[in-house]
Amino acid sequence: MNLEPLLDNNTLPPFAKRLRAAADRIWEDGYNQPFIRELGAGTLAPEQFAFYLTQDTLYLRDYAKVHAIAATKTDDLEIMDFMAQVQASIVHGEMTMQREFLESYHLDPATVAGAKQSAFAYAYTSNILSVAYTGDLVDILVAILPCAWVYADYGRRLANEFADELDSNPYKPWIDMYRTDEFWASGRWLIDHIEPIARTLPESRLEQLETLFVRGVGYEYMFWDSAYRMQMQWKKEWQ
Ligand SMILES: Cc1ncc(CN)c(N)n1
Repeated sequence: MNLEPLLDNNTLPPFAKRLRAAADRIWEDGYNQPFIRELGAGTLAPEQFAFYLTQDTLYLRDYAKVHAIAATKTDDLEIMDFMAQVQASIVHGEMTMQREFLESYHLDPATVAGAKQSAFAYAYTSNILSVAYTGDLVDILVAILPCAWVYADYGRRLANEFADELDSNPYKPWIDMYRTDEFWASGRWLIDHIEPIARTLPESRLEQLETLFVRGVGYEYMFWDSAYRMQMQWKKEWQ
């Protein structure tokens, strides 16, 4: 089964197109980095995946909080409902998949919940939390867009590229989670809701949002890259 690609360049609304183009180099390097290649091929070492999962469990906790804060920045019930739904799917969907993997590695979820964040993961979550506390709703929507869009894009591309080997891939549940239309729906929702706000903003503000988005795509890259190297500190020798 070949899954439809996500939005292509022709169907992206203008501001989303601009964001995607600005991040293109990092985005494509991200898809081609060893962690993602080996995840797709099923050859990634379990220790590297467990390192990633541990950091991602901590990440998702903060990411869920960002959605809760976003709901305080609006009186629009549709937006509040979206934030509540994504929070629920983080806690019940993504985190359940993570717990199942962690248990298969004999890692206790309570121990993982108390683990230390890596410098890379801490930088990423501090950034989205600080945007959530200090920014406007649109800043939050743009800050969380890479999380939804990059994962949906890579999940779908991996499912297509490695379709023949997927059934024997130990990381299939991860790819299955992110390749779905349901997961992509939240990225699509963000794109559709950022666009009308962007049309009302001056160029200086759009530039800030572009920087925020590209930074987020870079953090996504570094999150996997540091997990591949199982690196807790900025320099490996410091750990
Ligand atoms: C770091 C990160 N970014 C995004 C996702 C997708 N929710 C995630 N699980 N982890």
